[in-house]
Parts: sequence; structure tokens; C-alpha cells
Amino acid sequence: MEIKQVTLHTRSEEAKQHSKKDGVLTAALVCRRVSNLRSVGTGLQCLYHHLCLPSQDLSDVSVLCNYVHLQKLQLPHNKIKDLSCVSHMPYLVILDASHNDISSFFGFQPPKNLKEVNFSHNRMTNMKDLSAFSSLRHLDLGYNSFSEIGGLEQCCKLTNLSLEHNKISRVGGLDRLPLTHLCLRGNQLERVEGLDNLKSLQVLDLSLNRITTLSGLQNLHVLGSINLERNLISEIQECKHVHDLSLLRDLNLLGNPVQEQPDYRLAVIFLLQHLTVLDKEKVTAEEKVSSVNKYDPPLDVVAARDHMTHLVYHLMQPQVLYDSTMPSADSPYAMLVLTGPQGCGKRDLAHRLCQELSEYFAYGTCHTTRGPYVGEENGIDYHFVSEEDFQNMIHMGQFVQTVQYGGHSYGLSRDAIEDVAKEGLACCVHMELEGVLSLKNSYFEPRYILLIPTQVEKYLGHLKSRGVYSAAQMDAAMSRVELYADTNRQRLGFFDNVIPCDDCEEAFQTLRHIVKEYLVEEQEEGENNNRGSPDNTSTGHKPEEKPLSPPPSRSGSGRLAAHSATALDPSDLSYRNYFNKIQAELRPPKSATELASIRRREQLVREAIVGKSPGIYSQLFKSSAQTAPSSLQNPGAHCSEDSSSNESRASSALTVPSSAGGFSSSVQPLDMSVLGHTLEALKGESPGAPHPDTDLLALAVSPSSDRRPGSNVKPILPPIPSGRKTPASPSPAPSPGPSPKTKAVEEGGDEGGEG
Ligand SMILES: Nc1ncnc2c1ncn2[C@@H]1O[C@H](COP(=O)(O)OP(=O)(O)OP(=O)(O)O)[C@@H](O)[C@H]1O
Repeated sequence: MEIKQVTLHTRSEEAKQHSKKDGVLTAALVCRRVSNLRSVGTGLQCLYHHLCLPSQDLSDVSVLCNYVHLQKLQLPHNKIKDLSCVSHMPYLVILDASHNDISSFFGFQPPKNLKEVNFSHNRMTNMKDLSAFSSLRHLDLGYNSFSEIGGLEQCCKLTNLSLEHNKISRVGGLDRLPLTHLCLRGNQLERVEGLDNLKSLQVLDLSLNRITTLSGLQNLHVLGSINLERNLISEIQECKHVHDLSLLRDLNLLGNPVQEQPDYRLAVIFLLQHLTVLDKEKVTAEEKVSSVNKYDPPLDVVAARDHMTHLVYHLMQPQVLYDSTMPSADSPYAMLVLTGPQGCGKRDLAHRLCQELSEYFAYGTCHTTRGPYVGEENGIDYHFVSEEDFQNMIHMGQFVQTVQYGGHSYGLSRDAIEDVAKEGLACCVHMELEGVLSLKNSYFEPRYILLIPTQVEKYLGHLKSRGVYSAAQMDAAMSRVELYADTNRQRLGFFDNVIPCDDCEEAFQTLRHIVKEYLVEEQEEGENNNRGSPDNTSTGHKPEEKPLSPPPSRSGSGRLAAHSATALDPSDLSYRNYFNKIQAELRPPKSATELASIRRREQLVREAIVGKSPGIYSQLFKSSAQTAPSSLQNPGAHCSEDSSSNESRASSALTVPSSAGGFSSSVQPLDMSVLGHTLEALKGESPGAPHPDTDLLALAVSPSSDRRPGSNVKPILPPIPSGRKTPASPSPAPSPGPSPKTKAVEEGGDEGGEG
């Protein structure tokens, strides 16, 4: 057996010597750089089949004419101009001549099995007919100076073609090629054309061009990845051209003007629901859910929205639709909010109140990302959750409001309120001022009671005695007392009552008294409209404690002897009715919105019962003109009650103003218009509304003034409520004479009262 070339030397040294010989490749160097020894012909002879000579400064490789058996030739990063030696290599399969000085396009006789050619980074300008190279599968012609594509028509096996970074302004001549991968990155394309018949195309790179539309891609049904980074696509509606590409998983629109569109990512994710990667970022399950909830909310999400507009849970449950023993179906939830600076004792008071008046109140357990303090119990004091779970809940739209406090997130979930409401009770929660501001912008209308420390030393002592706060935390808490006092001073009626909380027991007695006043007041069915002086400060000195009389049928006395509902039997129907009445009375009268909303909900439930549900996507974008409320774009815009117009109140339902303490909410405001459309679509009563069968995309992507999906469609909003005017609700606790320790607070109250 004869072995023609043997390589036993240190290759790097040899390479250096030969590179100095004017770039002429010698047999000796070849001899040292060949590899892949294999037998040929009769099997009596062995030859090397591969030659690899990168970065050798070679300009003359004519010696290779003698190496007829080469199958793989790699000569990248040299200075080669002439590759005619390849004409003598009939068995060549792979040729890499990238990064050379070659200007002649395929300037050699065709090796009949040539499958892969890399001519990138050369000096070629014109493509010529390659019909003699019919075995070609991979062809890389990137970084040359081609301005036109041509000569590939007969390359019937060509699957991978790269023409990146050339000067191509028009695509043509690729018809019917079996291309699976095509790269036209960095050319001068202004539109997608000439690709229509590439039925096998899976990966398309059109980045770094000047393309303005995705039209031209719609027939590429097996396309899985499109890179359009840094083009000129400016409209989300362009996605309609790739909407039917069911295998599309990866789309890159980075660096396009469309990125500036509001809600760009959610809208694209909604339109292209098969995407797993958008703009090089994985599409998360939360994003998919959020996008569907936003643009095509299922019935339960519509129901959740209704909660925000005071629609009622019970109506969604046909079995309780006409259950008269349930809390009044058309009433919103009752809520009591205790607010005040951290550590002022409001949480203990809330727990105690719920314990003592358990027939009326239950504690609304919030979620938090902070860890439990010693003695705290999960599910009782808080639902202690991870940051990730908290974020997930936000994405799923489960929170009514959230705030950041002391580096942790806190949130009140709809479930927390509903769980209490399902028991037929009013929900008692505690929260910081930012939470109150958030609720004030929602359709919840709780009673707000401010608990405020008036004696610095006592408050500090209390904070210290808890043994859980750092000095910085205590400073932060102390510094916020003035914020609360200021708010009370400057915003008349902002809090329904103010209770000094220096003494816990006294504060509790006052709180209980106030709450009882609420209940008595409501029981008297408006007979007693005098809910106290304009000064909302209460001290617990009760001028007279009014008994809360049970209905006449009830007897006995309990813990709250004069008025205790523990004496009542909750399973007793008359008790329930009595209770419902009180609970209904606790709430302000229904607004026009509530009534309209309730009517729509009833209609929706009726439709649902008879099996009629809105078709998928029927709400998509029909109403999206309103999908980015101003509050979303400008979260601080609605921090003042006074500045909120009715409409902005509606749309900024869950926004936490940033001005008060710099907190912000992560919960997206709800899109009221979606609700309106959903219901109108169901009822078919909206003359201007598109029919559910109307082409989704036509609706979704029509040109719009504000460039929002579907914003061309006039939204139908439910009527905007006037909302309860807090100042109109007088304080239930008559103001006794000022005591010295409440002076600071009362000064504010007096001011307000005079105002
Ligand atoms: N959902 C919420 N929205 C707004 N504020 C909240 C919410 N949940 C809790 N908070 C408030 O965040 C602050 C920090 O809560 P944390 O439970 O850590 O306080 P704390 O040290 O136990 O004090 P406190 O006894 O006042 O609750 C408290 O003032 C609490 O009332």
C-alpha cells in the first residue's frame, strides 16, 4: 500500500516559513496540511482528501492542480484571485474560499458533486449561470458586491443561500428553488418580493434593509423564523401578513419604528399566538395570557372587569341568580379600610375588629413578598409569596391594587375581597396611603379610617417594642406621619374618620364605636342623616352609644350586648335579610353606571345560560382605542381626586399615583371599552359595532390615528358614573371637644370643616 504524503511536522513552523515565499503555495506545504487519508480506486492506494490552509497569505495556489482527489478544500483568509485549479478536482464536494480576492464567479470547471461553496468576503460583482453546478446545496455569497440575483434557476438542490451584505435592491430568480434558509441581511431591499414560490423556506433573514411592509411573506407557509431587525416597519397591522403562518415561532422586529407603538409587544403576541420568541426574547405564558385578556377576554375575565365597575359576582353564578338569601345581587362589595403609617397598630385593630364583629366583617388578607415576622401566619396575616409569584399574579390581573413599600410588594387581590363577600361579610383591610389613593381611583367605595399617631415618643416606643424594624425603617415610618396628617388637613373628606392611635385600647374602642355608628346609621334607613360634624376626628368619647337593634323577631343578648349580631342566628332567613339590608345600606346608592352595568351583566348571564358565548377574538381590538388609558402612559396623572375627570377615573382605575411617597402600581388599569364591546357584541345591539364574524385582522390592524390596534373602531363605553362624593358623606362620629393629644389632627379637621 502506497502512502503519497505523510505529515509528521510541527505545522505552525512550516506555515510561517512558507507564508514568506511570495504567497505561492508549495507541494511541501500542501503535504503538511492535508488530512483524511482514505483509500481510492482499487483500494490499493491511499490518498488524502482534505486540505485546509487558512490565513497563509497565499495568492498562488496553482500547485493544487495536481491534487485531483481532493474532496474538501478550505482556503479562507488568503489573497487568492484565481481558483482555476479547482477545474482539476472532479471529486470536490466542499469549497471554502471565503475572505480572498476572487472576482471571477465560479471561475473553474464544475466538479460534478460540488455541494457547498463559500465565496463570502470576496470581490465578486456579477452572478453567472450555475446550471452546471446542479449539486449545489449550500452557497454563501455574502459580503460581495452583487446587485442582482441570477443564474441559480437550475440549482435544483440549493437549500441554503446567503447573499448578506451585498447591494441587492430586488429579489428575483429564486423561483421554485428548494431553499429552506435564505439570508438577505444588509442589502437595499425596500419590499419583500420574489419569495412567493419558496414553498420550503423555513428561516428568512431580511434584517438591515429598508423594508416597510411584511406583505410578500403571506404564502411562505412553513416559515418558522423571520428576522426583520432594523428595517422600517412602523405599523402593528403589518403582522396581518404573517398571521396565517402557523409554523412561525420566532419573529424579530427590533430596531423598527413599530416598537414605539403603545402595547406593541402584547398586540403582536396576541396577533401571532404561535410565537415563542419575539425580538429575541422568549414569549412568556404570562404575556400570552395578558395579551388574550387584553384583546379577547374570556367571560371570566370580563366578569373580573365587571368587579371593577361594581358588577356583582353572584350574577355570574346562575344557581344563585335568584337566591334572595344572598347579599343583594346588585350591590357592590362593602369594604372598610384602615390606613395609617406602618406599625401604628392598624393591622391588630383590623384583626380585632373582625374578631369582635365577625358577623359583619372579615379580614381581607393581602399578598406580600416580604417574609413573615415571628408569629405571623401565612394566609392569616398575609399570603406570603415569592416575587415571581407576585409578578405572575399581576400579569394574571389578580390584584385590585399593589404598592411597593420598604422594598417589598404588597397587593390586595380580588379573591381576597370576593372570599369575604361570598360569606356575606364586609371586607376589612389595612393599607398605606398609596393603597388608599389607588382604591379611590377605582370603583370600590370603602369607608376609610385613618389611624394616626399624635405622640412621637409613644409611636417610636411602639415601633421599637415590636422588635422587627431597623432604625431606617422606623425613621421612614415616622417621617410619613406628617404625610397622613397633611392629607387629612388638605383633603376634606378624604378619610371618613380619623382616630388617634397612641393608645391601642382606646383606639379600638373608638373604632368599634364608629363602626357601630355606621351600622346603626344604616339600620335606621336614613332616618338619621346626621353623621357628625364636619370634623371627622374621633376620640372614643362616646356621647351616646346607640344600640343596634336586631329585627323584631330576634332575641337574646351577646357579647355586644346592645346590638350584637352574635345574638342572631345567621342561618335564620330573616337574619340574612336583615343583614343584607344593613350591608346594602352601608354602601352608597347605585350610580347610573352600576345599573347599566348590572343590566348588561344580566344579559350576559342569560346569553351564557342558553349557550351563546362570544366567538373567539370577537372583542379583539374592536375597542382597543381605549386600551392604553392615559394613566398607563402617565401613571402620575391622576393622583389628585380633583383633577380626575369621570372618564379618567374610569380608565385609571388601578393606578397608584407616584406623587404620594413615590410608589407606583404594577397593575394595569382595565380597559372599560373592551367590556362595552363585549356586551354590545353579545347583544348585537351596536349598530356601528362590527359583526363577530368580521375579519379579525381587518379590525385589528386598520390604520388608525393613534396607531393602536383597532383604534379606528369607535369604542362603546359604558356610562361613566359620577362616583360617590366623599365629602358628601358626613362623619358618623359626632366630634366631642378637642383633647390636647388630638390637637394636631383636629386642626386639620377643623380646617376642613370650615372649608
Ligand atoms: N395591599 C396593600 N396596599 C397598601 N399598603 C399595604 C397593603 N398591604 C399592606 N400594606 C401596608 O404596608 C405597610 C407594611 O406592611 P407590613 O405588614 O410590613 O407592616 P407592619 O410592620 O406589620 O405594620 P402594620 O402593623 O402597620 O401593618 C403597612 O403599613 C401595611 O398596612
